[in-house]
Amino acid sequence: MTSSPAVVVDGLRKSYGDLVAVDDLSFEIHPGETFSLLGPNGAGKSTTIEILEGYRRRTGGSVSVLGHDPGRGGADWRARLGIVLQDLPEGGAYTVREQLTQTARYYPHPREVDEVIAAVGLQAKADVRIGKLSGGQRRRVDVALGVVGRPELLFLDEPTTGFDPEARREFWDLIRSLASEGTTILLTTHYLDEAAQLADRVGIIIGGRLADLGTVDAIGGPEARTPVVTWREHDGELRRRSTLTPGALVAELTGRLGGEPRDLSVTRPSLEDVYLAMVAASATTAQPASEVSR
Ligand SMILES: Nc1ncnc2c1ncn2[C@@H]1O[C@H](COP(=O)(O)OP(=O)(O)OP(=O)(O)O)[C@@H](O)[C@H]1O
Repeated sequence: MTSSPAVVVDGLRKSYGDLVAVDDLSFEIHPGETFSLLGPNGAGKSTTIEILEGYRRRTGGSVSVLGHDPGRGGADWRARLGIVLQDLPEGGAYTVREQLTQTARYYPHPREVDEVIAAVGLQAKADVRIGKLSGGQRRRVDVALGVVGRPELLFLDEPTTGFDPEARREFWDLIRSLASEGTTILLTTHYLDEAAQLADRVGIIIGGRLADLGTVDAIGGPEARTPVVTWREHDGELRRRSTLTPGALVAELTGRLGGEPRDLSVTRPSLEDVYLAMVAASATTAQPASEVSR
């Protein structure tokens, strides 16, 4: 990659008093990439994202966002960012269109307000006061406010919490279209399928530390992604076996069982399977975040 990274995090550390929330975290996000930070509650994702947005001070390490230290970024730098926080203040008194029109004025090259309203599926609510919307609809307004300024870098902290399944699919389409226009995106989510659908690369944080980093397909390493064949034996027992040659195993089963094996499935462990195994393994070996670096 020849262009400089959109985000560089190098040895980032953040303590809240005695608690080390982020510990020696390093990763880069390339321009145009969709990068997802995953991790259990309290892992340090929001702390990291808020440091990158310039809303929190770091305790140590270095950070560069679009070539600037977020602790010193000015208004021009901030106008290049789109931010969807976990909890946004309620803009209850304004309608969806009024709020978006006002926000768009802060940016030099905003998107068309009605185009954004359509992209988040709020056409029918454009003239309704935000305070009268449902939780999921308000979250769509948050996302609309994050993208109306046509950001180069978009921060999405758990953006689809409270969305119904259809709204989540529509949101994914929106994010894909932003990514295809070249927007760099940093996404945190507890929905592993969302990360698998949207992210080019994933970083997994556990206890404030980076546990793994890689493309969605590579996270966990080849062993963790070994296909699993499940079938029912003659005696009725359900069996499962991990194998790098599932086709050969299925052929052998078909011969030995005298036809189509009952309840046959061949699956490759998903990002969610690998992530859950990683979190479970760390729970049995790791210390709490506050003690990691002592
Ligand atoms: N302002 C604060 N003061 C003290 N401790 C804090 C503060 N903010 C976060 N923490 C602690 O830092 C740790 C990391 O929190 P953070 O919100 O970054 O986690 P997260 O990965 O975003 O979690 P979640 O998935 O629940 O949003 C937690 O133990 C949390 O209690």
